[in-house]
Amino acid sequence: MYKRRGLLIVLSGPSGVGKGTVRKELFTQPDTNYEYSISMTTRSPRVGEVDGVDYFFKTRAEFEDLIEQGKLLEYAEYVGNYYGTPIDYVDETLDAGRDVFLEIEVVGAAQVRAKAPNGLFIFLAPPSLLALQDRLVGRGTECSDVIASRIQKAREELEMMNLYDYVVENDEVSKACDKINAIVVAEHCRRERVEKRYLRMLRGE
Ligand SMILES: Nc1ncnc2c1ncn2[C@@H]1O[C@H](COP(=O)(O)OP(=O)(O)OP(=O)(O)O)[C@@H](O)[C@H]1O
Ligand SMILES: Nc1nc2c(ncn2[C@@H]2O[C@H](COP(=O)(O)O)[C@@H](O)[C@H]2O)c(=O)[nH]1
Repeated sequence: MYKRRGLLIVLSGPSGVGKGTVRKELFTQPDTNYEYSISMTTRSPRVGEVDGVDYFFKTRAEFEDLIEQGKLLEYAEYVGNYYGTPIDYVDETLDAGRDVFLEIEVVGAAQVRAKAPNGLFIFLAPPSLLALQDRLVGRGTECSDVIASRIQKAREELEMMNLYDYVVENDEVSKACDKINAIVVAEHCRRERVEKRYLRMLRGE
């Protein structure tokens, strides 16, 4: 019997654009139906971050073991730290028919695209580089050197936005959430139509 797999939704974009803010807002909405994949990182926890909630915090040796063992769907080294997505959680959740939401940078997103071209790839863009810098400074979680490195990375990352299925500008969080919800609903409708046609074909109709 045919069982529908969940949809893999990848939200990417530069650090500070608001991916986490938008994702948390999406997850408070009653009609959304995603599971968030918690990433692994070798970065130190920020004040208030909790292991197993915000990230699974790992040493470099532990992370490199996970890479060796093939336990990551994707990973990247970003401004001096590793970040990666545990593959088992994603596979099991998709197999159970649930949608999975990844919030990752662009190098990792490209790896996911290569392995799971059926995913839905959304790039969250800032209104401007200046707004991005203001958001990173305003968040107050990184020192000025790290902010400068992240802004430098952002210049490269913004050049990759045309590789995505959709680009959503995060000018206002609620508007960005509405657009992402609309994209996900439209993608589900498209997939349902394709599946129905495929099932009719299998039945020889
Ligand atoms: N639409 C918006 N307008 C103004 N400020 C915003 C908006 N969205 C997010 N912010 C603020 O920008 C800062 C960065 O947001 P957030 O931490 O969600 O970014 P991020 O893309 O998840 O960053 P990272 O990739 O580093 O985890 C936060 O202080 C957040 O409150
Ligand atoms: N390739 C991956 N990138 C990830 C993952 N989890 C988070 N990230 C991205 O890393 C940067 C920095 O994050 P921060 O928490 O230190 O600000 C940011 O763009 C995140 O989206 C992951 O599993 N894989």
